[in-house]
Amino acid sequence: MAESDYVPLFETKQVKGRLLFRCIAASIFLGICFIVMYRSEEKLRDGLGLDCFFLSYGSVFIGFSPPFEKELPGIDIFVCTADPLIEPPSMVVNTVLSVMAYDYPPEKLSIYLSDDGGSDLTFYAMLEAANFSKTWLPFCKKFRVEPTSPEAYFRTASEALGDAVNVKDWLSVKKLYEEMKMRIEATIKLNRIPDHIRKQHKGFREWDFVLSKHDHQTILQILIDGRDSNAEDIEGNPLPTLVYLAREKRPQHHHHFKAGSMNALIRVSSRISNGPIILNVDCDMYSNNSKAIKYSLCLFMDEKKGDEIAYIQFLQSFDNLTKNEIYASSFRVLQQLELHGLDAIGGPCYNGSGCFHRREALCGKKYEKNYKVDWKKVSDAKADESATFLEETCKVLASCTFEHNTTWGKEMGLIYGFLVEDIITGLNIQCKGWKSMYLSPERDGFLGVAPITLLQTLVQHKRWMDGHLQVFLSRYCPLLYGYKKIPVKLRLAYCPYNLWAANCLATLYIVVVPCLCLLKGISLFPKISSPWVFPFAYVAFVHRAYSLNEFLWCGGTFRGWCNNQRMWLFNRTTAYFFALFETILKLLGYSQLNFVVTAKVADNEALKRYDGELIEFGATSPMFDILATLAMLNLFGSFGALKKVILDVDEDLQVLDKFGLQILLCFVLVTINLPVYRALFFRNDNGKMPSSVTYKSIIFAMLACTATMCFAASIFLGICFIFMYRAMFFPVGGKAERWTWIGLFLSELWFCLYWFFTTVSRWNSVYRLPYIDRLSQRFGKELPGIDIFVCTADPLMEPPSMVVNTVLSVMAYDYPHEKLNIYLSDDGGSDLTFYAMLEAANFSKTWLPFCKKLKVEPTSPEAYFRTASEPVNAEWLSVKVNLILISCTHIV
Ligand SMILES: O=c1ccn([C@@H]2O[C@H](COP(=O)(O)OP(=O)(O)O[C@H]3O[C@H](CO)[C@@H](O)[C@H](O)[C@H]3O)[C@@H](O)[C@H]2O)c(=O)[nH]1
Ligand SMILES: [Mn+2]
Repeated sequence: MAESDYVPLFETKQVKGRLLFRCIAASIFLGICFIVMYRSEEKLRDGLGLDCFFLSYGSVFIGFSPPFEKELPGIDIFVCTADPLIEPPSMVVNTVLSVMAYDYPPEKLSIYLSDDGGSDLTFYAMLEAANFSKTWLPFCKKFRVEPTSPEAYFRTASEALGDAVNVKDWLSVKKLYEEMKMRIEATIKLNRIPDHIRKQHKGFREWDFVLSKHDHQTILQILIDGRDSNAEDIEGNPLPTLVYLAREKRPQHHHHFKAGSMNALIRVSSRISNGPIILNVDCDMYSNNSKAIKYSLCLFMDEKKGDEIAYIQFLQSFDNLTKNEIYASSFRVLQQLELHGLDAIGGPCYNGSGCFHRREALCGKKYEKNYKVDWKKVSDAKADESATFLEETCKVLASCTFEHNTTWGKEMGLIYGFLVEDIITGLNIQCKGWKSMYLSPERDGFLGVAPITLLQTLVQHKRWMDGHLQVFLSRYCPLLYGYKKIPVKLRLAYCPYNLWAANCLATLYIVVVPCLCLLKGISLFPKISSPWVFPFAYVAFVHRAYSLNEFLWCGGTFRGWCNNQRMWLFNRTTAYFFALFETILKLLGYSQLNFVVTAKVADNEALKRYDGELIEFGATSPMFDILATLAMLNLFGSFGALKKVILDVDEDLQVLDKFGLQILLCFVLVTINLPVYRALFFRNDNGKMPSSVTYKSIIFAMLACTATMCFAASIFLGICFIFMYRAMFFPVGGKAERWTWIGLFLSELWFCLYWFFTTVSRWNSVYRLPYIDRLSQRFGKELPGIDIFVCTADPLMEPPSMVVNTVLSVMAYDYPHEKLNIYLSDDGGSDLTFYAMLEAANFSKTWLPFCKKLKVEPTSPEAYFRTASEPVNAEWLSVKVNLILISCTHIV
């Protein structure tokens, strides 16, 4: 092709404001340098959890010119579902219908549903969808429906305009949809397929062999065969192919969650339609822009830059967000800024949903320099066997054992063994030389369902963070694995995501320690009056102000940003913390991979509270225990601070100066936690904190506070709770049990009383400090005489050499010797002892001056010479020899 013929199908533009961002980042960096300087000077360390961030923005805008219709490639669309209870089939149907209605030749579209729930309810819903599509697709075309999910469309669209015929048409389709939805929901309520429906399709017979969700054969049904000329909508246009697949599941075979189901779909679809482009959506993420396929083809089919692209990730949005997004589920900044930044330095990651893949790349092909696709050739590769034949022959591709001894899950398809199969697969593809791109058309490409309760959100985050950290600690760690394969910048840019979970430690430290130190009176930050306070204040303020600005810039609200900050705290202190532990346990082999599917439903009351932006705490979970305890801790810390400040009025506001930043931090945390206090103490609805959490949080927080301030008091508090437990759970049942309980109670009571007595001697311990200098200064000559009594009884058991040492030691007191009188009482009446005393009397003449001269301590010769170091001089030696002589005589 001549250079001049080249008409680019897309254009890349730079995002504005990059210079401003760089300036702000540089100034924050400077601030951080000062903080580090302060810390190293003060020899204080704390875990100030400042996100280090480096962003670079890039953006893609599309100059759209339609490619040639006939050359358009086939597109295989994969929808994954896993559980009909938390992913309602009526929702799945909407997603499927929305992607069937893409503005694209229907004969080139094949939609595959993977049902990991293996549920006939979902299968039935798909049959309904297949049927309704015959009306829905022409309707979409006629009224230019957008979005093409009937539920979403009818929820927002007002009645059709135009003539009476149109209005009638419009209303009848709406009615048809509502009837279908009612039928589907009725069967869900019934929780089984009624017999008359069962007879309508051969596929239901498969469920005669299904033992359970985890134990069944492959079920593959081609619901609409797009090649069949009878597959027509009500206006005689062809329909897209629609396939239902529940891959084989057996308890003894690991199914690898979503990655496993995607790989089964890749193989099955390769036999049936083999579209060179694969679109993957989660079952809750409907198509919101019917042009999305064409948009992505503009990139894939660009003659210069298209061939190196492996996947095109669309921005993910959610259609159930409230105005201020209480659970911060929009990922506004990540979606609208960070991913564009990644796009500029090598490509966005694959985010699991709303992503178009090049089949070859997804199947493990390495990018080669002169790789070129001939779209004419690949555009028609469909099988020509009959549907029934395909159903039978393709089953084996989705069996448990098919992947044994193959590279599926390692080199081919989605990669196994990670909770973020999407991220790791995307990274792996990038490392094979492919590029990826990011698209965010003005009208969102896809809309998903964000979690509706706090616990759902935390559990989802836990899975992601767990998965990311797992990637970082595996051989796929982008820093190493990407070496020489992807740009350094991209490798670095992966890290903040991979290390999200590791944020928990620094955050917990910042939330707990300054507050406890405040109670204890330890200052951790520079005084308000010191210039060092400036970098701290600057970094904290500018960093947050910038974040707020960014959030608003991405279309969020101020309260939304505040909620974001709260979720930042909640996630880091709970979900990330658990994720960190789980990852470590997994590394050590104590825990197994578990993909907890996010629920897409909640009961009506909870939904109402969600719409009213009231945080849902109504569940028991260790995560809530932590949240509530931390909130209480900060509350106590603030009370303690208030008390200090109030008592401090006459001391020139010393406390405020010394603890200003710490108090501020504590108050900020209390403000963030306001909804927690409300849920703990003031709410009456089902979304309030369970009372068990309330009690626990108060106990834990008090224990932590008292333990910091006073250790014994915390044990006392602990004991009180032990007794409370004994009293509250006193067994009402059998006599024997009751007596055992009482016995146990008495034993505990005994130990506690005993412990209490041991504390008596410790409560008010004191020590005395005599001033000897003052004594001699004042009394010099008036010092009293001291009589020293030494008692011995038996020369055999109390060797005279020992007695001699005692006597010599007291003779040598640093006291006027003329005022000292030593008396030895010998109850053994032994002449041996008497002899030893004579020796002592003699030796003392040498010993006492020796002691004075060398400041001997202790003054017992035996003890002194045992420990004292080398002889100081000859005199020393002679004294020692003399001493040895005494003991020798005794032995004789
Ligand atoms: O054994 C399983 C588990 C899940 N799914 C499907 O995987 C999708 C994602 O599950 P969901 O619970 O909604 O997870 P999210 O946290 O919302 O998903 C994001 O993060 C996941 C990785 O953690 C990716 O798999 C998803 O594509 C991505 O949208 C859903 O369609 C499920 O039906 C399966 O098909 N089989
Ligand atoms: Mn989801």
